[in-house]
Amino acid sequence: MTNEYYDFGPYKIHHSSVFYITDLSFAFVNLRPAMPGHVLVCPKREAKRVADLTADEITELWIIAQKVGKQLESYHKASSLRFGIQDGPQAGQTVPHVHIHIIPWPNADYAKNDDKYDEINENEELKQKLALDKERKDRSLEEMAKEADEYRKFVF
Ligand SMILES: Nc1ncnc2c1ncn2[C@@H]1O[C@H](COP(=O)(O)OP(=O)(O)OP(=O)(O)OC[C@H]2O[C@@H](n3cnc4c(N)ncnc43)[C@H](O)[C@@H]2O)[C@@H](O)[C@H]1O
Repeated sequence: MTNEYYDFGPYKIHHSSVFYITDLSFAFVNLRPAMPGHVLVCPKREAKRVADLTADEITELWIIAQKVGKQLESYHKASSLRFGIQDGPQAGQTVPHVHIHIIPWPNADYAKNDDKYDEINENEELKQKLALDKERKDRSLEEMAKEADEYRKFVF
């Protein structure tokens, strides 16, 4: 980690994408968000698996996830949150550096539904809203910086 970049596995996260920093962790916007507001929280130390984290690191990570999640849910006018960790490649982890996904989930009608992906796929209007059919492309540094600037105004 330098002042300009934060390490996220093999990637360098530019400081303009980072919107919240503590002693042991940082929160940053996603290169390819699955939905609006999909962000990541990560320990500063490059630990690959949850089991590699110290008690202090895991405590701080979840405290930040709680805080960021609450504020992003409100900002994105969402009604639920999804917190996720893919812990190891067989569980879908593509970046070998522990991170919590935080995804604001927008529709209360779907909160209790276990088959929500299927329902969303059948609901054209909601699908458009969540942009599920849109290809997830890498965003520009400028677009990510703009999103992080917004979050810095209220995440503290
Ligand atoms: N240079 C960079 N700067 C910023 N972000 C960067 C990056 N390089 C990679 N990422 C970002 O790092 C994450 C790696 O996640 P990962 O190692 O856990 O593996 P991925 O399979 O890449 O993760 P995702 O598909 O982004 O997300 C997985 C989680 O989101 C949920 N999810 C995925 N698609 C969803 C959808 N359409 N709706 C709701 N939830 C969804 C899943 O349930 C799961 O919990 C990705 O979000 C990637 O965009």
